[in-house]
Amino acid sequence: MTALAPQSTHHVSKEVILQASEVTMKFGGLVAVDGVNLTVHAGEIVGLIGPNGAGKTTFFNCLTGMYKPTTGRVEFNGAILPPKPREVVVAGMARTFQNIRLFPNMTALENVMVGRYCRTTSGPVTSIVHGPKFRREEQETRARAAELLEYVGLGHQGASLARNLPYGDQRRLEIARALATDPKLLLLDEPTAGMNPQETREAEELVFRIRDSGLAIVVIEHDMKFIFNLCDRVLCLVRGKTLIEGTATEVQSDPRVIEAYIGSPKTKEAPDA
Ligand SMILES: Nc1ncnc2c1ncn2[C@@H]1O[C@H](COP(=O)(O)OP(=O)(O)OP(=O)(O)O)[C@@H](O)[C@H]1O
Repeated sequence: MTALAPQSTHHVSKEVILQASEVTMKFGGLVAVDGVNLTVHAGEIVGLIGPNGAGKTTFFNCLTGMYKPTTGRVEFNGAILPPKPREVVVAGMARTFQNIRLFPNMTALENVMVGRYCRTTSGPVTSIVHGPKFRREEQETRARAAELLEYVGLGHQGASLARNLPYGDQRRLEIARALATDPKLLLLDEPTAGMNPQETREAEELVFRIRDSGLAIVVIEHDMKFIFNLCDRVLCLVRGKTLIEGTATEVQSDPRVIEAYIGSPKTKEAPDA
């Protein structure tokens, strides 16, 4: 059995998962995000690009409820999320981080199990000190975590400490942990940063499989080839504002996007004209 069963061949549904309307985020006098709109549907991969300092991470943090926008609103499944990480996860939104945030001294399996605890009635401590119901739940959590490790290609690494895993595997492990929360929307912050070309291709294949299981995905990435291969739609921010939003083909061929990237030191590969 696969951890996330493919639903059908790819089609973007009309179901709106995430709706950001006129989102503005100010830090003192600095307008980091300026009136940005974004709609994400179930089964859709949306890319968020822009040169350094464009406001991508700030906008991401507004989407995940980490920041309350100065003005504008973000609705997830039709509701405004409280700025509480656990409630955001329980509502069905999961994310990975630009800088990997695993528990380095826990095994790969344990890291994924931690992600699962938001869906169980017992926490990691109570499941140890309590009786059979909790132990059964613990077994189910362990089985589900093992299944997800298999799904992301880490089935053989369950007993390895997270800190001993190669970099690309740590990124996969973060995704497995995020999937353990049963999200409807997965937000990936630079998922291929530091990966070699082979790992990047594998990451792409994994994201497609996750999308095919019905999840919506929003991804920030500086690797343009990765973004334009992967995404149904791309939003390009420049100095906090939307420069263009469109299909990968439309955005890729827009001369303003190419211009915005020229001289950006973190760009791995300039988009083809
Ligand atoms: N907490 C903060 N306080 C003050 N200014 C901030 C804060 N976070 C971000 N900024 C500023 O907001 C602007 C947008 O930053 P942000 O990190 O969102 O851009 P980015 O597109 O994610 O950049 P990068 O690609 O380099 O990660 C920058 O000018 C940044 O210095």
